Amino acid sequence: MTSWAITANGLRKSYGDKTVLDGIDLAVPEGTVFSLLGPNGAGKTTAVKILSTLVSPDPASGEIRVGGHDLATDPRAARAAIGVTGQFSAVDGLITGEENMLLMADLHHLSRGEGRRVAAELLERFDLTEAAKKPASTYSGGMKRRLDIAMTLVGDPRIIFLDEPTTGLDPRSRHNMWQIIRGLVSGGVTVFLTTQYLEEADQLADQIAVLNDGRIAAQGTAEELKRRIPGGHVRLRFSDPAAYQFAAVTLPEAARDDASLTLRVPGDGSQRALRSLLGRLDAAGIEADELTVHTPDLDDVFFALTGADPRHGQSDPTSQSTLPSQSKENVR
Ligand SMILES: Nc1ncnc2c1ncn2[C@@H]1O[C@H](COP(=O)(O)OP(=O)(O)OP(=O)(O)O)[C@@H](O)[C@H]1O
Repeated sequence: MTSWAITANGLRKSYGDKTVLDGIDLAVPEGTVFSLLGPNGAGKTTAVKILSTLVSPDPASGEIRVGGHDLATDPRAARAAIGVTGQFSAVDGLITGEENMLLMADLHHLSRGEGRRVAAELLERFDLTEAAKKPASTYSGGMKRRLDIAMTLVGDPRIIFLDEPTTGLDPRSRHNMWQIIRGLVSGGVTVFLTTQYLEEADQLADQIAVLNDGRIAAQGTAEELKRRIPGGHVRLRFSDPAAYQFAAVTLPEAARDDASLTLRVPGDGSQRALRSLLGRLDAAGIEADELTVHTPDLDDVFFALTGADPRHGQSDPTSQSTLPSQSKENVR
């Protein structure tokens, strides 16, 4: 039986006459990464704030449970099970990294000795030991995020909300953060991750929900979402014009490119579709010089579902990752 870290039924939130969340359902199994993906202003942070008890949902919402606790009746117990790091970090720049950690230890009522031990351990784990005695204001963006997560872990939460944890980070820091998140999950923690970055959700999430206009436009694994939208195909390239012609006749559904002797056979990129195509080629004795499987990437999915083309209108000029990610081309 699945144990759920988070469940929400009909989650609603309006500000004045603006509906931000229009009845969304969420179910996040323990020990997994769930990614809420959406364009700017879609309501991701609002969802995190509600689930982490910082903001009340509208009364018309259904039951919301976090860490097994009903938010309406036992928000305190839910709060004890979670850690939250937001887009606006809790790090105090005027004091050192170590002092920030010790402050968190105090907030969690750890003894002095225990607080020091936990702080040292986490600073080490997040590669901040060397910088521990320096004011946090001198840290790079990546270091501040790492400190922020380390501070969240002082209370040993089983569920962590990471609200756009890599926004504004350079690619190296972003990859470091991904490693940290994977490490948390392998330790059994559940991660609820919001991101605008398709590649991030693709890399980390077991389940992705695409939020658009206050509703979940689609949900599934990255692969399931990619398979749902058109654009998948197999490309067959030939060097022999006669073989190309024969293949074109054998596969009438294929789009032809006579100049490059290439056929594009539409398909969903699934193993079954590929097996069927290979069977047809084998039966006809056709041997392509090159066979390439193209599955749509999350950029395609996002565009199809939200109408917002992530290739345009980047919200974060320091980031590259909403630019088109490489199509998944598997050359065999
Ligand atoms: N306290 C508030 N009062 C009024 N409107 C709000 C409030 N908080 C959020 N909103 C509005 O709700 C909408 C969703 O905001 P939210 O911050 O949840 O979006 P988001 O998906 O996290 O966006 P981003 O990626 O830009 O952080 C926005 O239109 C925002 O202006």
